[in-house]
Amino acid sequence: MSEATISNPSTKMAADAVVSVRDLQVEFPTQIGVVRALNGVTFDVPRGRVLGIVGESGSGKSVTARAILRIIERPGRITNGDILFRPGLERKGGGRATKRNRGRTGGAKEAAPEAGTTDGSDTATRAPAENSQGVVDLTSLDPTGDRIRAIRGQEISMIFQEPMTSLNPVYTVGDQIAEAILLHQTPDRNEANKRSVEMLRRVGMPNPERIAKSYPHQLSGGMRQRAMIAMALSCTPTLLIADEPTTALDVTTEAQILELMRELQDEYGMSIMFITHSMGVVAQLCDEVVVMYLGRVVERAPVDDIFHDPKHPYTVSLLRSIPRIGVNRGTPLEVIKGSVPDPYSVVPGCPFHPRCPSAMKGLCDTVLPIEAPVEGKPDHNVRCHLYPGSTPAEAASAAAGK
Ligand SMILES: Nc1ncnc2c1ncn2[C@@H]1O[C@H](COP(=O)(O)OP(=O)(O)OP(=O)(O)O)[C@@H](O)[C@H]1O
Repeated sequence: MSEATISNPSTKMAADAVVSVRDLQVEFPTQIGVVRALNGVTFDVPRGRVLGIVGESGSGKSVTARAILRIIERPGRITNGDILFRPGLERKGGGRATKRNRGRTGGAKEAAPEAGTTDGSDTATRAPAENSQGVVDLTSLDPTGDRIRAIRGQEISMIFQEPMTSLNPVYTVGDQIAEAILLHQTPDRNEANKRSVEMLRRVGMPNPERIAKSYPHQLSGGMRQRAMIAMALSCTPTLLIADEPTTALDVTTEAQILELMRELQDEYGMSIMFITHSMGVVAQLCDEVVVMYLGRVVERAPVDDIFHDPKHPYTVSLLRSIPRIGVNRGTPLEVIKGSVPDPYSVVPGCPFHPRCPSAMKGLCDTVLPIEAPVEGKPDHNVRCHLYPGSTPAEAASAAAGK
């Protein structure tokens, strides 16, 4: 990353975005080789909308989320790229650091001050993180420093598939939410307790006063998930990152939680980045979609385009693998041929070509496609040789305006 990039990051940030990820690369050096978890990921999280990140296991969804919060586990590190964040309105202080919430701020796992849990990106050599328009390059922050710790929980919260990752088993649910509120919103303990009960009511808890006095193990899975959402939202974050928060729940509870998130998103006007394997969840919740495969974005588009005019053969395969109303009950669901290659191997050409029904010999197996806008749809991008603009020569001529 150059200094020029940092000194004027807004030039690279989409106007309506809360976060712009640009050419992000993350590696995990291991004893048997380097895992290139992210290979140049670029997308925007639109302000006040829900972005779905979808892809099979190992595509890099969670690493992307953890990179934004700067909580990539060592020895993983960001090796290139920018994560530009434009915070919401200025917040009034008054909060304080408390013992219970250290490391558990607002549902986001705090980048631990302990050694070995945060990424080893070389932040010392990077230029200042914030420009005059208030855009912060999160990759430039010290992952254990005050600035990113203030952003986590207060500006960006994260909820996980397993609520116990965020909830502390030895404190009551009400105490934990109140602590998050004390940390960032008000120094008044009574007010924080009141707001904590109100938050539990807001996420649809029956008898919130009683739930506030319960310990996490006394709640069902769905209730714990609601409690975690209450904790994550207690500081009204600009961005909520949800990493498969409904995967472990039954379908009825999942539908209730998704509806709740949609309602709260509308009410608070926050942005949500929702990570999922499921196109069904994407259809229910998301406005825009990023499809990832093997550490790369292969398609991004508004949700209607993804469902009604998908371009990438991988997106098409993901859509064929979900149950559809109106399709014969006896018809088996399609599975995507083959499996994701092991993370240590580097596939030549398009990483999806060994599994792609439309792969073209001599092109897809040799040339890495470039992401390009779909003709006539400036907000729909695809990385595939079936479409114009995917080769370096075509990209160069498009850039030259030919
Ligand atoms: N701590 C780690 N050490 C080594 N490799 C890692 C580590 N964490 C993630 N990876 C690798 O990074 C790649 C992306 O992983 P990631 O967890 O982001 O995938 P994902 O799309 O979120 O998958 P899932 O849906 O299963 O959570 C994978 O190849 C994974 O093996």
